[in-house]
Amino acid sequence: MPSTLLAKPNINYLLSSTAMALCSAFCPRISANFRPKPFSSSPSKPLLSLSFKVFSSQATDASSQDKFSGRVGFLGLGIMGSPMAQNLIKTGCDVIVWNRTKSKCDPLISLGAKYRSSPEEVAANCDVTFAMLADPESAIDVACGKNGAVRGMGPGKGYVDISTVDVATSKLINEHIKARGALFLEAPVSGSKKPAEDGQLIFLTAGDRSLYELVSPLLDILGKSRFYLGEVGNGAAMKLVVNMIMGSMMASFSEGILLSKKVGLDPSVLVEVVSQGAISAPMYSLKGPSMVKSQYPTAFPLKHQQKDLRFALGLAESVSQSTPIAAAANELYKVAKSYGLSDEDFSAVIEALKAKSQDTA
Ligand SMILES: NC(=O)C1=CN([C@@H]2O[C@H](COP(=O)(O)OP(=O)(O)OC[C@H]3O[C@@H](n4cnc5c(N)ncnc54)[C@H](OP(=O)(O)O)[C@@H]3O)[C@@H](O)[C@H]2O)C=CC1
Ligand SMILES: O=CC(=O)O
Repeated sequence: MPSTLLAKPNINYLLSSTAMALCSAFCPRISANFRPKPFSSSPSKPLLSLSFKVFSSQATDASSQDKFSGRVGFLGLGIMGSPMAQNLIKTGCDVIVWNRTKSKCDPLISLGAKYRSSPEEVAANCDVTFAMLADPESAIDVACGKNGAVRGMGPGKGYVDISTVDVATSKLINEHIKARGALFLEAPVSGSKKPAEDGQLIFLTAGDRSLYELVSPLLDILGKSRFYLGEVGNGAAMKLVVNMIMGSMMASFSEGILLSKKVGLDPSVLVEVVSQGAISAPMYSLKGPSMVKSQYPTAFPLKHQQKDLRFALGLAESVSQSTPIAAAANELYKVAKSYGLSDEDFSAVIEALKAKSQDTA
């Protein structure tokens, strides 16, 4: 099945009365509170054609939309989950939250969210439940473990796992959800803490198409675009490939910063030069200045980047694809982890190279 890209500007500029009505079914207060977000580009013909896709995918699914009363569960309130849940609440959605560390629920409760004491209870009381968890172990435990979300699932409900996990984990959770007669969508996101706060994530979804269409109004609150990629596993695989590239890019950038310094150049100037050329990337402009100062405020924890590289390498091995650059980058993140940098931002991988240079000096 061909992938489908649906871009956000359409929603914001061209939200039709039909789409508004469908959004309202999920988030009763959207109609009253909805304020289109500003976009730098003005609507043009290509956007108009994309926007038609958004509206038609929502409009064709009006019947299944009716099955949902609009209560949204959110499991996992870490760096990503908290701002995402917050955006749903602020847009007027009726949200029930749960997090292993209960204190992280408190700011959301004060914004209007309800709380339940287990994933099972959240799922039992919600029509759609999102999960944003650290890794495969936590994603499986929260979904399939004791008092897990699966136990609260049933026909007419949907489970949307937005954690970054490997393909096998996503398929396993899908099987457990399906066994309860519910729908499953994997929807890992590309974009970090700031895009999560700004509702500018990119969703890489796969699984039940009807659930995808049903939750699209919610994805459009949380993100700027969404891809539907077909069978469960394709979303996870896409996310791992993207993060494999990202992890290698960051490792290479780190080498460049350190080399420039060692040969007597100003690494801040390197960051500026890179930002103006063909290899410019928002990631380099965002992280470069703090990396030069050896500061790594955590947006994407290094341990998660290493996890993603590990699973990307497994994916590559499963199809005998050679990935020597990613393998080398993965080793560097492992070294960084061994230096206690797991919870720093992934840009702290540069410290592994510094330590290496010192060791061999
Ligand atoms: N940060 C980023 O830039 C991005 C992250 N991602 C992915 O999103 C996911 C979440 O990332 P992020 O929010 O940064 O991670 P955090 O480490 O900030 O949050 C992880 C969440 O998982 C929960 N958790 C961890 N272990 C368990 C467990 N055994 N049982 C129950 N809950 C558990 C944590 O609960 P507790 O609070 O109790 O520790 C917390 O809610 C990861 O898969 C990551 O790879 C994707 C895109 C960007
Ligand atoms: O997974 C991390 C991201 O920035 O995307």
